[in-house]
Amino acid sequence: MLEKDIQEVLFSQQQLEERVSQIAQEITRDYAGQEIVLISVLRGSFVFMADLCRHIDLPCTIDFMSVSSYGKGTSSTGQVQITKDLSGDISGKHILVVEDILDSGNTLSYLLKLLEQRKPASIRLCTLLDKPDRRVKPVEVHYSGFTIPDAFVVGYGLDYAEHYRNLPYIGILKPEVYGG
Ligand SMILES: O=P(O)(O)OC[C@H]1O[C@H](OP(=O)(O)OP(=O)(O)O)[C@H](O)[C@@H]1O
Ligand code: HPA
Ligand SMILES: [Mg+2]
Repeated sequence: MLEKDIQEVLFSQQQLEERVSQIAQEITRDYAGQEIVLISVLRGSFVFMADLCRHIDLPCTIDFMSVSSYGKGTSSTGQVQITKDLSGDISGKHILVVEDILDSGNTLSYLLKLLEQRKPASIRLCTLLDKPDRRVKPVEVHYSGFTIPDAFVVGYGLDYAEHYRNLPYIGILKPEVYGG
């Protein structure tokens, strides 16, 4: 039913599972002997976070922050709004920010600066998707699942106008769906 709006599947459920598990192993190796705080940037990252954290074999806590800048469109408004802040204090802690996609960079450049002001012991970024062609703000990435072309993608947490987040794979949305 949702499939009719998808132009092309970019990453199947199986490809996502494999890559997510590989990233989690890298994180487990890199932070061995340390405790980390995983920060899920809602809403897009909730599926990735749920899968990733179950493959990370480290003591960790999980917190959530809700940020929005796309609204009902397919390009960044540039206006990043925090709609929910973290519940816990991150000072002195090792922070790993978990995102579904790094696109223009507006969200993450804003968010990472904000979190750095709270004096964590370290801060790194893990993004499932990286779309470098659309970048307007530079952002340093430590863990990245896949680099993707300049197309609007949905599924596995990613939405268009709040829909399609429940697709189990990631696909390119047909431009006619958003009048592109
Ligand atoms: O690099 P950028 O161009 O800033 O785009 C990336 C951000 O955009 C999406 O969030 P959105 O604002 O759509 O909120 P959502 O997570 O609730 O979908 C996505 O989840 C990232 O947080
Ligand atoms: O390609 C995308 N799809 C869904 N949400 C997004 N937020 C930034 N880029 C995208
Ligand atoms: Mg969105």
